[in-house]
Amino acid sequence: QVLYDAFFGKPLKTDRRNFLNSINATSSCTILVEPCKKHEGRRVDGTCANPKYPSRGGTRTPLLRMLPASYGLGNTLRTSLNGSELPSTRLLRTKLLSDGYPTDHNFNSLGAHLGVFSFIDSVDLNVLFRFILVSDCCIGNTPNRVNPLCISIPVAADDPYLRRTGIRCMNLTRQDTFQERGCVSNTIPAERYNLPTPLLDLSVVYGFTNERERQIREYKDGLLKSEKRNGLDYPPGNGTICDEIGANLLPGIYLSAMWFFRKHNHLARELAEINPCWTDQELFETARYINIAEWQHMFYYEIMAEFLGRKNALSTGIIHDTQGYVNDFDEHYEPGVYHEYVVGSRWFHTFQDGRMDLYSNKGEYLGTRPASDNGLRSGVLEVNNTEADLTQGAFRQPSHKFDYVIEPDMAERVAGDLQTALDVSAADISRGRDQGLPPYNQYRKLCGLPYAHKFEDFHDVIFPDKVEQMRRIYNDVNDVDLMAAIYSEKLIDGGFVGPTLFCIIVQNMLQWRKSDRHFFEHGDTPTALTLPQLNEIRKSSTARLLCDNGDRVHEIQPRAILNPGPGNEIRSCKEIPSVDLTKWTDDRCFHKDDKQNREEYTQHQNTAYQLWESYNYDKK
Ligand code: HEM
Repeated sequence: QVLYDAFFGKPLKTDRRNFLNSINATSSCTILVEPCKKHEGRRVDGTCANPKYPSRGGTRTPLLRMLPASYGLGNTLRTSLNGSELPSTRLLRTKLLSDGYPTDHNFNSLGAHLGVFSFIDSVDLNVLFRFILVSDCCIGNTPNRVNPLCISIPVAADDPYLRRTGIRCMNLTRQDTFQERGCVSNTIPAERYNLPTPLLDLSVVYGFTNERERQIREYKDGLLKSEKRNGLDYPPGNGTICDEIGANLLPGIYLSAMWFFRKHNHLARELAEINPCWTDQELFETARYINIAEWQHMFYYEIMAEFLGRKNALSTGIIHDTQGYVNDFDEHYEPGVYHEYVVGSRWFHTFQDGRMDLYSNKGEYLGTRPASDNGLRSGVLEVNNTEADLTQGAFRQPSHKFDYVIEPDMAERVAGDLQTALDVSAADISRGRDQGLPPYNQYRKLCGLPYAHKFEDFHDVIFPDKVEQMRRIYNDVNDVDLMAAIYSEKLIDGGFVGPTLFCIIVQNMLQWRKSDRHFFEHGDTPTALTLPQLNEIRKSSTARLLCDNGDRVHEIQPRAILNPGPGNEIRSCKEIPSVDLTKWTDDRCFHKDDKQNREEYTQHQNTAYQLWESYNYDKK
């Protein structure tokens, strides 16, 4: 094992080790990496996703940047060009977006649930625990400017929604950084300290450390530890999937995490029937491999293809129209997630409804629950059929519309009763500053839009009324925040994001598929899927995910994240294509003398791990 410097991504040198030891920061600032092996599958701890950068892809990988960071002195927030503080993000939010309840005619809440789940797969939201549970960033209703961790948001006295409440300040703290952990000094641009593996690998379900893997595995038949309750698999105990990184955080996350958790065990059980000679390790690794491959397929080919527009997604190479492999692994791409992606994608808050509707499986509306009061409460799933009713609601309730209107709960009380007021979109703009994103104008250049010299130059992609608000609020065209612009840009043809966010999402999704040797469409690694297997994975869908793993889902529409209706009618799950796992049949389990064969395998149980490492499917 080699000890890597988590920040720099290189093996730790002696002087650096001595330094970290001296400040007691070795465990926070380093990561242990087993040497990368050619024939191994994806590691739970994420390391060796790209052997050129062994530690990247693991926990504590700093986020990537599309453009160099922009901070003030000592990593304070950047200021306007004239040196003054940038405008209140709450002011910007209320001038650029309004509160309201429009519903979307295309998408339903399932799209929002799986969307938010995808983000928690690569970044943690631990910053919330900092300021929502304990924070003194609004002292007596005034922003605390003394504590450098505070970046609370001032609320204007004439705020259109909060003016009668007397609230003049919203709590917000800075992200945890490598600087704060003592790993590097403040002379280096601040970098966020992130815990989950930064690739799309279901770390919400499997964890991101070997210790966590040991805790959650049954070590029998490839299963994750579970208890059967009401005929369904639940994680043992209090029902929390992976409390280490906040699977419990939001309803959309804990519902989705539950589906993928169950899916693992379904896969393991089915594979064990198909291949009775397989060891626990082979069953676990293969079930996990298929689970992640299906998730990557759903995310790229269904969720993002719908959000960005299929034609647009095809033209940029994030998805491909092929029945063959897509061998685009490129060792020069470093595994990681971009700051710009996790800030910019907060645009999707606009399509999050504040209410989660409950429906019966006959499609009758039963009631609703405020989404923001259901954070950290996955326990509700098992009370009074809540999980079944929320699952029906997920694919029957239209989402909030993709537009410039934010649902009032998201806009004023996104933390429920834990804060007097919190506006998620204002926090989104603040986060861009906190994470050191340079102004919008620089991203225009990066994304092929003309550099703007005056506010009117934004008219090419932003509505004039919003540009006018920006002109009144900002001092300079080069002060405008990326996130304020993302919340204002017109949508691209065929997609539901503006051009700059489109460019950012594409770059991030290319980075993920090219930097990850285990990406499901790659055929040139020893553990790759065979072509027949790959083409089975391509049949996976969010509809099938719910049919197999949702609580009492017997009917669903085939394009499950879109509202049911003509051409997408709700139908029996029997009509939804599924992945045929017999493509994973291992001939070694079915020799003439099956009994003798099984005994041979039992003898090998103790060396199961080595067996897996050398295991290689025949490419058919
Ligand atoms: C009930 C639903 C939701 C609630 C209550 C919620 C709330 C929040 C909050 C409070 C934050 C952190 C704000 C901060 O920076 O301090 C956040 C971050 C974020 N949210 Fe949501 N959100 C919801 C749904 C969604 C959806 C549907 C998506 C996308 C499809 C999404 C994407 C994100 C992203 C990308 C971040 C940044 C993650 C990070 O940097 O760690 N959220 N959300």
